[in-house]
Amino acid sequence: MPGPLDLQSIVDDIHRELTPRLGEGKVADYIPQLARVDPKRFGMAIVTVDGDVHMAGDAQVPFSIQSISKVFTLTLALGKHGENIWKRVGREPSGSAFNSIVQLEHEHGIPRNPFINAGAIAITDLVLAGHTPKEAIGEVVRFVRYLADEDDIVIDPEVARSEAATGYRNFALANFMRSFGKLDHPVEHVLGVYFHQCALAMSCVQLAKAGLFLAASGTNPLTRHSVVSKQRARRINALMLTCGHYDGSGDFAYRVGLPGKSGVGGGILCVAPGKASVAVWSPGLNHNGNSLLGSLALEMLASRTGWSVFGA
Ligand SMILES: NC(=O)CC[C@H](N)C(=O)O
Repeated sequence: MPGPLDLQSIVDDIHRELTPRLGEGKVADYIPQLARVDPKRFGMAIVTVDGDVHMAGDAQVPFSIQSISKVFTLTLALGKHGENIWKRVGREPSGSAFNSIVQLEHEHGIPRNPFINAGAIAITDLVLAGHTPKEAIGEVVRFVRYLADEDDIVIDPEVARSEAATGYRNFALANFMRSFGKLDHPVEHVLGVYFHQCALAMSCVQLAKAGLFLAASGTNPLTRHSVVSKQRARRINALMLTCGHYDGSGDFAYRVGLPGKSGVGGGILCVAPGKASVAVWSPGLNHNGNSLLGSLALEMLASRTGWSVFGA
C-alpha cells in the first residue's frame, strides 16, 4: 500500500520544476489591463475536502479570474431557474474558440454551452432576472464570498472598465443573441454584469476554497454550507470536464483528467471529486487561451496523485 500523499511536497516540487519555464505562453492582451500582469507570476493552492491547505508561489496574490467566474454564475443561474436554463444554452463542447460566433447563427442564438463567452452571456442574462445590473453584480460578489468564506473578495474596476472599452466581440455575440430573442435584458445591462463578474480578483487559495463544494458533493466541508445537491455538483463537474477549456477541453481531459475551468487571466480551477479543489495561476496562455504552465502543473499534479477521474 502506498503511504498517504505528501501534497505539500508535490506542490513544492511542481513549483520548483516549473520555475525555469515561468514566462512561457502569451499573456492575454485584448483586455489591455490584463496585458500589464507580470508573466512570471505562478501560484498554486490545493484545498482538500478535509480542510488541509497546501500552497506554493503566489498562491495568495489576487488575479483576474475572468472565465472561471462562469462556474459561479452557472451555479447561481441553476439555483434561480433550475433545468429551465437549458432552453437558453446547450451542454455540448463547441470545438470552437471561446469567443467564437460561428455556431450561433445556425443554432438560432442558443450557445453550445455555459462556458464559452456566448453561453456565459446567456447565463448572466438569467442571473439578471428580477435585478438591476448593480444588484446582480452584488449578488455574484456575495455568492463568491459565501462560497469561499472570504469577505474581502472584490471586483477590480479597472479590469471591468478595460474590458468594456474593448469588448467588441462580446457586444457582437450579445447583440446577435438578442436579435434571436434569446436575451431578456438590454445588451448593455447583460454585458455590464458579465464584465464585472469576469473582473473578480481572487487568489488561488480563495478560488480553491470557492470551488470546494464541487469536490465534496455540493456541500462545502469547511463551512458546512450546502450549496447545491449532489446531483447538481456532479453535473457542473461534467460540464467543466467537457467544456471548461473551450476547444482545448479534450486535450485537458486527456492530459489531466479532471473537471476544470480556465480563464484568460491565466487561472484554472480544477476539481478532484472526493479529494480536493485546486487552483493554479500562470498568466501565459496556450493557443486555446488556457494557461500554458497552469495546465502543465495540473497534469503533473494528476499524475503524481492518481486523482484523474479516469483512473490512477
Ligand atoms: N476566456 C476568458 O476568460 C474570456 C473572458 C473575458 N472576460 C472575455 O469575455 O473575453
